Amino acid sequence: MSIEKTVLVIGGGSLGLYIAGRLSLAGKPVTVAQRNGAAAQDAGITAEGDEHWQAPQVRYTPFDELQGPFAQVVVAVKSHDLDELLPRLVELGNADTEYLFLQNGIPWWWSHRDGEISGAPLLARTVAVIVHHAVERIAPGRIRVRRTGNDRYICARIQGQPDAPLQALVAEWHQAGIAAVSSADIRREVWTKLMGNATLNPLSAITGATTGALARTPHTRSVLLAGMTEIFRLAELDGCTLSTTPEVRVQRAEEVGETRTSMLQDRLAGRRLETQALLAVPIAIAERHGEPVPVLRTLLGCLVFAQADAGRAQ
Ligand SMILES: NC(=O)C1=CN([C@@H]2O[C@H](COP(=O)(O)OP(=O)(O)OC[C@H]3O[C@@H](n4cnc5c(N)ncnc54)[C@H](OP(=O)(O)O)[C@@H]3O)[C@@H](O)[C@H]2O)C=CC1
Ligand SMILES: CC(C)(CO)C(=O)C(=O)O
Repeated sequence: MSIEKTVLVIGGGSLGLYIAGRLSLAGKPVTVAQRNGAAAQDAGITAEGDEHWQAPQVRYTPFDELQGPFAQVVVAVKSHDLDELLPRLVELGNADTEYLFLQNGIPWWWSHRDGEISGAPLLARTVAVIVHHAVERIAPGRIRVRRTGNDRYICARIQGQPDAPLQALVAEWHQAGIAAVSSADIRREVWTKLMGNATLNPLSAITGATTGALARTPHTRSVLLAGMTEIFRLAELDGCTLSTTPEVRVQRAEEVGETRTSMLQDRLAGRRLETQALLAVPIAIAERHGEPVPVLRTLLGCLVFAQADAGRAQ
């Protein structure tokens, strides 16, 4: 097996397993990096729910035993796990390696458009993937996949237009059954996705309700709409008038139905909640603009207590 062609997926959680499994089934050699010290895992990934497949060829390797360079490095960890990971990514690739980041929320590179933090090789080949898809890891190597008809993995360069290597990557993922598309406007995609994640994720983690139930129930629907309107306004202040309005976004959440957001999954499992990228950073951006965001603040305030609860469950 040529190591240069191997796809490395860092993070064997919900999305990492989905991408690893799909690319492996399409014939790509795939390695999933495990946290150092995690229990050794058998090969393979099984999907259930709206998709049924088994990808027996996927291999798991502890992070410290990885030997690059890899052709693609798919970073599928929560945003709060990036700090320790970012400085170690360059050593896993070469000048042609594509680094793909799947995180929800305001991304780590948002205010580093000049590429000063992690070195030119990484930033030149950085792909932001905005994921509109619901996947849940239900056991090690096992995921439940939901299909909505509007699932998309929107791939964009963090600097510049989609280039030939990005288009090739999108085509490769698409052929593997991943609903990849390219975009030339990453900031717009981030804000559009954040409308849902800054509202649905916290409200679901606080209440335990699915996205469909939150959107259907009049009181929670109005909280969602108010929070989405705050994000819509922040996008405008950043120069993006979004074509998806809060009304359309909340309607989509209702249609998607009984999905447990990644933050609700984390709360139920007693894991750390992704509050920084989804709420605290947008609130800081609002403060810089002098823009009041009372709904986002309330959600963050409630999550602090939910997080303390999750800590007790660990
Ligand atoms: N799940 C979904 O449907 C969607 C998720 N997203 C976003 O995608 C991102 C990933 O989410 P998701 O897949 O749900 O997350 P998960 O928590 O399911 O998976 C993340 C995995 O990364 C592992 N991990 C963390 N740090 C390291 C490391 N240094 N080395 C190796 N493995 C590591 C974690 O291990 P451990 O368990 O030990 O912590 C965990 O298994 C998030 O930003 C989320 O908001 C976006 C759209 C949909
Ligand atoms: C709500 C959902 C599934 C939308 O894609 C999501 O992004 C998440 O669970 O974090």
